[in-house]
This record gives sequence, structure tokens and C-alpha cells, in this order.
Amino acid sequence: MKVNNFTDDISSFSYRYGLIFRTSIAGKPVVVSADPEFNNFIFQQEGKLVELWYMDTFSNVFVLEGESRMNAVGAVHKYIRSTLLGLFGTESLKEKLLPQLEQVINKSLSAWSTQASVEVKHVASAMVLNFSAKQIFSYDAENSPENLSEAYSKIIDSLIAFPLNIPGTVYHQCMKDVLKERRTSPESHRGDFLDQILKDTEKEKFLTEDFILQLIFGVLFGTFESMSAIMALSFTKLSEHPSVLEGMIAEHEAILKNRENHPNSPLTWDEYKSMTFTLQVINETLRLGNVAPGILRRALKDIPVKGFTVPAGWTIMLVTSAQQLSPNTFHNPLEFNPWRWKELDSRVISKNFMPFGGGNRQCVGAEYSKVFLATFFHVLVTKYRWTLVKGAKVSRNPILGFGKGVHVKFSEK
Ligand code: HEM
Repeated sequence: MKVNNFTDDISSFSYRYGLIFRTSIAGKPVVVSADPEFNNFIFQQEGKLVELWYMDTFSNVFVLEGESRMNAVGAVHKYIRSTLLGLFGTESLKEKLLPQLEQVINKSLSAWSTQASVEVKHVASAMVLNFSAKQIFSYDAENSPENLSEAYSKIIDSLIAFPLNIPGTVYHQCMKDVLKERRTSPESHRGDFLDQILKDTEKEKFLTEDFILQLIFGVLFGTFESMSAIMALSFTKLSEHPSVLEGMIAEHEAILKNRENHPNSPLTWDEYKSMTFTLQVINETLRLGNVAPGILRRALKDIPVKGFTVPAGWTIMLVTSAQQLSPNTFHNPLEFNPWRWKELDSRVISKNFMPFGGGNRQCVGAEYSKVFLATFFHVLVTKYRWTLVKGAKVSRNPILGFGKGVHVKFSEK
């Protein structure tokens, strides 16, 4: 069979396979794919035919070359992934984090309800970042001299605007101080992520100070934009679809009723698992939200695809977001309709709905995000009522944007 190179005959390729085509971004050749077969295949090829590649902006922040580069799979990635899953994975959520999450959410909503209104994305970012940072390095938002979420959002704004050197920022200085304190007083054992990686520095040579700082930055980066964008979008969608909100209220009131004599007892794992409709609302918001508009990889070797070849070195952009908006899978794809999930087959879902990516780089915060959102809705609809004071014009550039923000007034029920 004749194997063409993308560079040989691009036009006939894009004509024949509209879901995969070639373009260029910042002068570099990129193969863009919304093809479910190819995208699923590429997710399984991490470290074999492809590796993670977020182009130049991120290579100024994260080490993407050399032995301890963050994008390679292998011992370093395995160590980080399993350590993070130990912290944010299902077992930890079930055994430890769920009651803590409920407490933090209760506290946040109670504080928000004392204000005339709050901008949801802003306050949700701080809530999620502070909770995640507490698990990672025992960050204490109430007593810390530095406001981590303010320092962090400055970095994110500039990161998107221009390449940035992390050293010199308030974030970097704050984290260096945290590391120094831990190293000089090893007796202050906190049982967090930082304790564990500092304990492993002898054994794992790649755990240098710079690496640890970048790693913590990277994990917080994962939590910061994504969760708050989904929360802001939820409020926008729920205000447009009161019947969905009513469905959630009914589901959560039934949970309280089933507790019989203990309506105020903490949320249990079984109760979380029973929130069928709420989890469908979360799926629908993730589907429309498409927090990761494209997932980027670099071809390590020539990759054959449908009679053509993606040459080694080229960038591949997996546009899973387009799959999630495909009318072939999702009838009336732009409509916010959580009930659609009742009808969808689980095999169709796993192939076409990948808000958390796939393969061995699938988001380590996937279950954490769902538990966080479900617990948030549980507290919200059982204890509070809210009104949208000022909605936002939702945009995509390519990151989900909320113009002047989603302003909500919360009040106790
Ligand atoms: C709505 C919320 C979230 C969405 C939609 C999301 C989405 C994603 C996606 C699409 C990837 C794969 C990226 C790729 O393959 O290049 C990913 C990876 C990752 N996410 Fe998330 N994420 C979310 C929340 C979180 C949270 C809360 C954490 C914090 C624990 C987190 C930590 C990570 C990490 C560490 C990775 C890299 C995993 C690896 O390379 O092995 N994410 N996320």
C-alpha cells in the first residue's frame, strides 16, 4: 500500500478525512483530529508513538527537555502520578477528603451568603485552590501572609498573555519559603504531599527543589482554571434551565429524607454514588464546557493513519471537544440536556466523552473534580437559594471566558 506523507498531498487527505486535517500553529505543522478512532488510539500511545507536548509557552515554565522533563512517561511520571492519586484518588476521597470538602464548602457558601453578591468564578477558584494547596503543602488560607489565589491568578493571566519566568514571582518566593521551613524543621510533619516528596528526595534523584516547585505549580494549575470555569458555567446553565435545578433539589432532598433521624449528618460516599441526576448535570456541563479545547502531543515516530503518515516531530492536536459536540453522538449537541445521559450507551460515552483526557495521562483529578462538584451542589441546594444578579456572555478564546463574570447572590434557605 502506498503510504503518503501529510506533506505530499494534504488537500486530498483533508478532503477524504474531514475529521483529521493538517494546519500550522505559530509556523509549526500540526495535525488536528476530531476522529474518535484516531484520538483513542493516540491516547494509548503515550511514551510509545507520542508524548505530551504543550509547545513554547509551557516550555518556559515547565522543564520539557532532559532527564527529569515532566512530559516523558517512565519512572518520574509513574512516581508523580501514583503519589497524586494517593492524595486525590478514590480511596483518599472516600476515606478522608469527602467530609473535609463538605466542611470547606459549607464555610465558603456561608461567607458568600453574607455578601450582596459574589463573582462565582473568582470565589470558586480561591475555594478550590486553597483546598488543593492544603492537601499539597498544608497551605492555611486563613492565616497565611500571602494570598495564594491572588498570586496565582496573576501568573495565569500573564502566562496566557506572554511567556513568563516563574522565578521572581510572589508564588515562587512563597513556595521557596515553604520548602525552606520544611527542610529546616523536619519535625513539623504534616502528612501532606510535600512531606512525602521531601522524604523521597534521597531515593528519587529527580526530586530537586526546582522540580518540586514546578510540580506543585503544575498540579495547582490543573485545579485552578478548570474547576472554577465548570462552576461558573453551571450557574449560567442552571439559571437558564430551572427544571434542571428542580431535579437536583429533589434528588438532594431525597438524600436528606433517607437519613431518617439524622438529616444533618455528613455526606457519605454511598450518598455521593447515589446522585445519578447530579452526576448527569456535571457530565453535561463538562461536555459543553470543554475545559481542554485541544490536547497536544508530539509524534515520536512516524505514525500511520488511514493510509497516510504523520511524520515524527509533528504536533498532534486531539480535539476531543469537537467529539463532545458531535451530532452523531449527542442529539442537538448545543442544547443543555442532562437527561440525554440516561439514553447513552456506556461504550459510546467512553469513546466520545473525554473531558479528562485518556490513557495513562488521564486527569488524576477526575474523581476529585466530580466529588467536589457533587458535594458543592449538595450543600448548595439543601441549604441555600441563589439568584443570578448579573450573567455573563460565555465565550471561548480558546479558553472558556465569562466576560465581566457570573455574579450571584446567595442566601440561606
Ligand atoms: C473540571 C476539572 C478538570 C478537567 C476538565 C481536567 C482536564 C484534564 C485533562 C483533559 C487532562 C489531560 C491532559 C493531557 O492529556 O495532555 C488532565 C490532566 C491532569 N490533571 Fe486535570 N482536569 C480537571 C481538574 C483537575 C484537578 C482538580 C486536578 C488536581 C488534582 C487535576 C490534575 C491533573 C494532573 C496532575 C494531570 C496530568 C496527569 C498526567 O499527566 O498523568 N486536574 N486534566
